Amino acid sequence: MSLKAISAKDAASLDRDLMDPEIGGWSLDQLMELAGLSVSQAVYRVHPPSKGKNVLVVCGPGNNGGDGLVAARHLAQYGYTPSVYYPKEGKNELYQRLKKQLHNLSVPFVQEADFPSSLVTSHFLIDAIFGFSFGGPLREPFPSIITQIESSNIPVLSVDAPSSWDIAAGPPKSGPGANFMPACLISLTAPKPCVMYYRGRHFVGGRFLTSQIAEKYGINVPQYPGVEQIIEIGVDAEGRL
Ligand SMILES: NC(=O)C1=CN([C@@H]2O[C@H](COP(=O)(O)OP(=O)(O)OC[C@H]3O[C@@H](n4cnc5c(N)ncnc54)[C@H](O)[C@@H]3O)[C@@H](O)[C@H]2O)[C@@H](O)CC1
Ligand SMILES: [K+]
Repeated sequence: MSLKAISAKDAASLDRDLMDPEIGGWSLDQLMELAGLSVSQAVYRVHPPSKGKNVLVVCGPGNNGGDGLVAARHLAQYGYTPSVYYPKEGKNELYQRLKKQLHNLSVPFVQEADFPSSLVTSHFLIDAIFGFSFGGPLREPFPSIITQIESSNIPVLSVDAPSSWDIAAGPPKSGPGANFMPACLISLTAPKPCVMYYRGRHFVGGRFLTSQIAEKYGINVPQYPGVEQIIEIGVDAEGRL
């Protein structure tokens, strides 16, 4: 399947179009719900509960982290025992509501001191730290968090982009993230240019594009099978999708 990657700038513009009442008419809650649902389906595909139910969801301060909070809720409903590490909470009240929903399901929030041990006791990790708005060198407290994830043996699914990777230029040349190659990646709406450096299982999710918006951004919408919110795609040896 041939899928075009979209730049961080176009991804942000597409997001604005979707939420423009005159264009897409969506709310952020709706998009995040579908994004997080697709993340949870990708986890179920690659790591069903029979492989271990302890899923650690590491969430960043923006909407990528919000996708992680939504995914954690769905995983709890599927019978997993998710826990969430949310070291720098976002300010949007939507995140507080998503947190409340998780508290109501008794999903635990991991404290900083317990993060190293939860990396050992968890069977799978969702990297919902940064997505297409990541830029520049990692700021505290994330260098240590990325280093710990990178050096652990836990299988990782990254949401939209491997956190610490430049959205265009891929993994950093040195320091935290230089050796970060998650086992799985789910691109939301469309792959970002950094996927050309990615080697692993690659899914696309976020099943909400109309043909008008897809055409405006030159995106070919994948043929999602049946009721599924995800589709697995391949990357060839030259990094083409
Ligand atoms: N259209 C779509 O496909 C949708 C995308 N969503 C998600 O939204 C994401 C984009 O969300 P946002 O624009 O909120 O941004 P991100 O969640 O990618 O990150 C922004 C946050 O990261 C911080 N940050 C950026 N660079 C940093 C650095 N070097 N060190 C430390 N902190 C840094 C910023 O201060 C900000 O708080 C996407 O990647 C995707 O996961 C969904 O939630 C909604 C629909
Ligand atoms: K991520």
